[in-house]
Amino acid sequence: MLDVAGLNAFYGDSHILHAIDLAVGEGERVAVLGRNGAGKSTLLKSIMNAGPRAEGRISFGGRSLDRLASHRRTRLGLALVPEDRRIFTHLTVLENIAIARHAAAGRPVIAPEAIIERFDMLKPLVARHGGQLSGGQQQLLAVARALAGSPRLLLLDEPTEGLAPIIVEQMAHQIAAVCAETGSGLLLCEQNIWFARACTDSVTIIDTGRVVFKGDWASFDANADVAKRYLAV
Ligand SMILES: Nc1ncnc2c1ncn2[C@@H]1O[C@H](COP(=O)(O)OP(=O)(O)OP(=O)(O)O)[C@@H](O)[C@H]1O
Repeated sequence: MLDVAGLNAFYGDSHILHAIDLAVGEGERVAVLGRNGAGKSTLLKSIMNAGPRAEGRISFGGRSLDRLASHRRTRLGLALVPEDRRIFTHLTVLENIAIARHAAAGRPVIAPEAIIERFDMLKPLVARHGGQLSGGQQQLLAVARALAGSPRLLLLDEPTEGLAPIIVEQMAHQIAAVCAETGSGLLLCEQNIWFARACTDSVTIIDTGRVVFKGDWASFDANADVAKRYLAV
């Protein structure tokens, strides 16, 4: 479904990503791990054409994305939840989720009430404004809103950063369940290995903008030196 081949990405003169190859099949869930500054956010932004200058081939559903604008990538079924969440602070939780139908641009969406049902922690908060939520609640809302647009591929940028362990645990179960139910694929950039493992089937590690490991979680476990060398463990 998503095919990234020979991707190089730049901020000005800084060469951040080097010849990245990455594929995510229909409904597949893949984690990208890497230290601070490894290039995880740059990878997701390059896939969305949302910041860095990218060179290389990115195709989605067999179609080359070339210079396609970010909002048109969203219409094809790619949905990015960036690190800064971008919740509408003056809209309620329910209204924030209802906005997803605009991004979907005609593709079927999940009703806001049905999404709320799947995210227990949001249930008591439906009428609250986005700006009144805690960081963890905002993050859950951002993920729920993206899933309400029934993306073909959800791109999540470090959703667990700064969240309490109980929220991280619930988020993992709920993301995995909704993706399995809707068939949505997942490309998850993370530093929290527990969370990444709970949500995905395979893992790619990047270090200074280069892929240094690819495999399923069993092969990740069998290569303990990889985690030691490239991750902050
Ligand atoms: N807007 C920008 N302009 C210039 N350089 C940038 C910009 N954004 C990121 N970088 C640089 O690109 C490199 C990769 O950053 P990126 O944010 O992709 O890493 P990351 O793996 O997502 O890290 P983190 O976990 O800290 O978010 C870093 O060296 C960073 O300083």
